[in-house]
Parts: sequence; C-alpha cells; structure tokens
Amino acid sequence: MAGGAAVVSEYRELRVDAFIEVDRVEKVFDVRRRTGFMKRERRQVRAVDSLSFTVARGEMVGYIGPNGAGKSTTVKMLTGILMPSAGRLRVAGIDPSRERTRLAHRIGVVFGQRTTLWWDLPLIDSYRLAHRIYRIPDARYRENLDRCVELLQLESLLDVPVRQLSLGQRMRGDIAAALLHDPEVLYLDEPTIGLDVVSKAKVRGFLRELNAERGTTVLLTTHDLQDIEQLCSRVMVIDHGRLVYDGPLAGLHEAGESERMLVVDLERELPPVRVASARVVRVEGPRQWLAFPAGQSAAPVVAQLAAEYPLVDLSVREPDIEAVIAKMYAEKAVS
Ligand SMILES: Nc1ncnc2c1ncn2[C@@H]1O[C@H](COP(=O)(O)OP(=O)(O)OP(=O)(O)O)[C@@H](O)[C@H]1O
Repeated sequence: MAGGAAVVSEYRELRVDAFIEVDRVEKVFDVRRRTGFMKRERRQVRAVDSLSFTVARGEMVGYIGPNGAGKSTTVKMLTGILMPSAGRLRVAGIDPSRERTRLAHRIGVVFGQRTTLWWDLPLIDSYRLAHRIYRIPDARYRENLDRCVELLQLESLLDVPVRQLSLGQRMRGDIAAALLHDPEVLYLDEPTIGLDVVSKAKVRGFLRELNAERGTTVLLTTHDLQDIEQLCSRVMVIDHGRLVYDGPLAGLHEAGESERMLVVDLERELPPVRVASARVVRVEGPRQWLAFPAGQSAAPVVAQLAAEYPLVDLSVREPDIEAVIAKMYAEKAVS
C-alpha cells in the first residue's frame, strides 16, 4: 500500500477543531502464559501502537480493522475504562482515564455483543434508572425518551423484560439507553451485528437522523461495510494497532491499489485485445474483461479500444470494497 502513509498524514492535518484527540497513543498488555508445570512465560502484547487521529465535532467516522487490530482497546481508552501506556487522549477536552465519571455524562456507548440493559426488568425500568443515574432533567428525559421510542419503534416493547426481546429489539433498546442523557459523542461497537435487513435499515436510519439533527459525533466500529458505506464519509483503518488509512471511503480503493474492471462487448469473438495500462483477465465469446488501476481514468483505455477494435458496448465496474479492505488487511501497516 504505497500511498497509505501519505494519505494518513494529509488527512490528519485538515482536522483542526478536534473533539476527539488521540496523540501517539500506545497500549501494551502484560500477558502471562503457562508453558509447563510451574512454568510461566511473560509476554507483552502491543494492542495499540503509536496511534494518532482526531475527530471533529459532528463527524461520523468508521473505525475498522481485522480481528485483534486494536479497535476495542482504542474505544476502551476513549471511554476511560483502560489507561493508555503512553501518549495523550482527550474527548471533549477531558482526559478519559482521569475523569471517567465526568466524561460518562458526555458520551454514550453501545456494544453490540453486550447489553447495558437490566436483563430481568422491563425495558422502561432501565431507562428510569438512567434518568436517575445521569440526573437527566425531567423534561429533557421525557423529550429524549419520546423521540427514541418513536424513531426506534420501541412503544410496544417498553413493558417487556429485556431477556424476552429479540436481538434487533434489544439493540434498538440499547441505542436508546445510550442516548437519553444527550451524549455529544457516541461509540458504537458492531451496532448492527446479527440484525436482519429491516432492523439494520432502522438502526442506520436512526443514526443518520441523530447525526444530522443533533450533530452527535459518532465513532462506529463494525465488520459490516454497508454500515460504513451508508453512514460514514470518513473511515479509519487500523491494523496491528496502527492506523493504515484515514480518509474518505472512496479513497480506500486507491490506497488499496485496487483495480476497476472494463467489460467490453465486441462485434465478434477476438483474441484478447491489447491496450495500454489495462490487461485482459477474462474472455467469454465476444465479451472481454479488462482490469485497470482504480486511481486511473477509464477514458484513454476506452478511446484506444474504440479506435482499434469493433466495439459494440462497454461498462465500468467499481471494485468490491470488501476485496479492497481484505487486501489492505493483508498488507503491512505503514503509518
Ligand atoms: N485485557 C487484555 N489483556 C491482554 N491482551 C489483550 C487484552 N485486551 C486485548 N488484548 C489483545 O490486544 C489486541 C487487540 O485487541 P482488541 O480487542 O482491541 O482488537 P479488536 O480490533 O477490537 O478485535 P475484534 O474485531 O476481534 O473485536 C489483541 O491481540 C488482543 O488479544
């Protein structure tokens, strides 16, 4: 990924009004492992390595990476659950690990795999508890609850014990719980995991509206790239604890050095065509597939084809974003 480092630093310089600041942060875990009878080995795991980024107020940023890349560790440090081994973190000007309680009033967290709701109690009771714990003014609580209930379609679920809710219903319940105290920033960890298509659409629609209306800053961790495509104009990719890409989703294609495909229909079957900066990867009767670099315009390839071959039709196919990211994950971190 040759251009990756440049992409990371260029994008970083643009962000001046930082709401979330991560500056050369590291997190090293000491792990002890049994290696035999009475024998233990001590090992260090560098979960986050010299990580720097900023997020402006009101941004919706995707935070992605392969398993074990350091995403959860980053989010845990941003909420104050974990203390960084080195570097500086600020969220809304607050040092998370030093002032965790003060920060808790300004952030909301949703972990798709776990719930913050009271399992045996009706859903509404978890909200009443949040009302007390966060000391939310009554009118504000009522307004936020009504809004979440309406947009997340929770009306018929409020009196149902949480353990009886489906995964999608529970997830919507969790998102509401994270928002009752008006957090300025929301960390979402896999908010659509295990949800059906309809529930995913509901959750995504709600998050879009929340961001547009309230300007809530959102950091979204997900393995579902459609979440990113539909919600985030910016994406950060982390691998082995380091940032390997920070920029618009569309730029991932270039950074991943992916290829676009030109599908060409000729008048008749011909041997593979020969054009500059594209190569034929498949031939099926009069149809041929030509791969060319994603960062390059299709125009010169099309012009040469039209001038030299009996062209009937053509179309350009964009690379599959999942393939681009899989390729990025397979490469070494560059930042
Ligand atoms: N409490 C801990 N003690 C020791 N090692 C840990 C601890 N928490 C995380 N790690 C290690 O740190 C690395 C990063 O883990 P992390 O959970 O942040 O990754 P992730 O990107 O969130 O992965 P996933 O997508 O699987 O949730 C992994 O190697 C993990 O094993």
